[in-house]
Amino acid sequence: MPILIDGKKTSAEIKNEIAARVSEIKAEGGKVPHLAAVLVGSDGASQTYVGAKVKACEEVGFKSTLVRLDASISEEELLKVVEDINNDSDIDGLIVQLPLPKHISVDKVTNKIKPEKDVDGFTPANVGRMTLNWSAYVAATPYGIIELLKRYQIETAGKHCVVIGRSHIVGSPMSILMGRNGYPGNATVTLTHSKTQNLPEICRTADILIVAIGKPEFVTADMVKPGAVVIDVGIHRIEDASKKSGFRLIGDVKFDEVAEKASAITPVPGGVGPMTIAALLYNTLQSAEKKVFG
Ligand SMILES: Nc1nc(=O)c2c([nH]1)NC[C@@H]1CN(c3ccc(C(=O)N[C@@H](CCC(=O)O)C(=O)O)cc3)C=[N+]21
Repeated sequence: MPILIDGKKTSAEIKNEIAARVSEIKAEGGKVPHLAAVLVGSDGASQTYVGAKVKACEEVGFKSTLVRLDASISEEELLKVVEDINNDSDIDGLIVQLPLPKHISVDKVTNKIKPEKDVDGFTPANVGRMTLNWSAYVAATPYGIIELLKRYQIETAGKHCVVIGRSHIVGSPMSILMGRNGYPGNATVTLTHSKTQNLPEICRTADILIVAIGKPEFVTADMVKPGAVVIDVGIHRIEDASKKSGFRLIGDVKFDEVAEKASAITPVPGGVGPMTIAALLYNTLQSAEKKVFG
């Protein structure tokens, strides 16, 4: 059986490290990290994620502010909310939970966030800084994956890393981070997407396969090289009457059959998801300590 890359356990370790630092900060009379999360509308999954973020803030001793807005809010009004948080000197980090209602431009809202408070790492300033290998807020999901590779001491130098999906939030930054000079990094990266030809063939050449395509159980065993490291970024709610919640979670990878071939694999749930939250907390701590922009 492969090594199970345990994101739940690793995120708990990171949260403990962050909590220890927060205790020191409090003892020194320093700035207690404060995260503000803006949630527009009442999408079920978004409520779960934002709730998890607020709870995680409590666990590590951060302050948090949840701003709930009606789905009918205008773009202009939302931009004003972001502006007010930008100007609130007590708030270190600001995230606007995605997706947003269709009448609101994600790009406009993202670009309104002050880069110094952009702990999601979504603004052009932070994407540019990350790409140039400057100090930056790296988007929480890719950052969480990098931290998992590091803590599980996965060899990346010279390896062929295939990324499936080119989203601004996961696939694209992941490809840059894996290819850059450093550890984890120094991989030979192939970024694949909906127009890619011969995808299964390319996947079979991957030593490290990072799957962020957003299709349930898309990657099957025949697409995986024996001994590959498989990172599953997908998360889907599938109806399941036997569960109390009425659903169960699955990823972009057909876990059982792929696990038989992989040398290491992340589960869903309990893999990349919890790491996303740990990375967000870490970025917020960095902001409170003015470690990224100085
Ligand atoms: N501005 C913004 N920043 C984000 O970082 C952001 C976002 N919008 N929109 C949605 C995605 C998704 N995301 C997840 C966070 C935690 C889990 C997580 O903790 N998952 C648990 C299960 C949670 C559950 O029960 O649903 C797990 O995989 O074990 C998953 C997904 C952050 N996102």
